Amino acid sequence: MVGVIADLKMIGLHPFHCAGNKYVAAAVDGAETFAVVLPALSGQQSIEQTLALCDGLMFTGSPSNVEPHHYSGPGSAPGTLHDPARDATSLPLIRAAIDAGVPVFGICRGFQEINVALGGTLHQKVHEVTGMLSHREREEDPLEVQYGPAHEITIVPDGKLAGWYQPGLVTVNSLHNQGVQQLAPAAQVEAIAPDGLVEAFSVKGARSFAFAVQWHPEWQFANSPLSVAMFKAFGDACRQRRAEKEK
Ligand SMILES: N[C@@H](CCC(=O)NCCCC(=O)O)C(=O)O
Repeated sequence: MVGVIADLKMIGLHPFHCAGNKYVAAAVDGAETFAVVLPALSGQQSIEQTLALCDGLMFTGSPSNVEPHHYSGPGSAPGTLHDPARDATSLPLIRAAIDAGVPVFGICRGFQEINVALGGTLHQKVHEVTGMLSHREREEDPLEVQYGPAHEITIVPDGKLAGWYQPGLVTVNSLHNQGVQQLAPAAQVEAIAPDGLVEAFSVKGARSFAFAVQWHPEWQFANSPLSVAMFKAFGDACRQRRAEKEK
């Protein structure tokens, strides 16, 4: 069973706990797990119970930004979308899950959350940093273009990702404004963009799968051998966790 973290977002006049279908579909069809959506209840639900019930956790992308006070960053630009309930739910859950050896997979915002949860910081607007590329999508483009190939990354040799897939160059999509500024001390670089931005990391010494990517492997994952390899590795780690609990 994989818990897919929800956003808390307003639909009309009411707040809803929402998770993107493509993340749930990738957990079910890509990782071959049983997915449940975890409400962003800001710790109201026990972390211990969550970790007892879930064999893995997926921290998904979201249009909202991690609030900068979580990493002592400068205030967000006016109008920036935040999701304090998701921050309050995800950040302590990430730390507890990694400590407990529960597999954790972070995607885009989830990648940024894990970096912050482990003591790293973020650029809020990578495209405004001298020497950095724009990693944003064009919102006026059709989805196929927004989630289409955007830039190369270099998968570092001898890392987890190189073992699941292969080292070297691969092209990924890119739909983010924020990015890693200071990488968390426990994070190990797994892939970088041409401008040096960290695009994937694993957690050093983690007891299980603890891996995050800045791009979107869930998008039409079956068409990408790299995505298939990552979701297989995540699903295998979740099954191993379940088997260990059932001993
Ligand atoms: N808001 C953060 C993270 C961006 C992100 O996760 N984008 C994807 C949103 C839609 C989806 O879930 O595919 C940033 O701008 O860096």
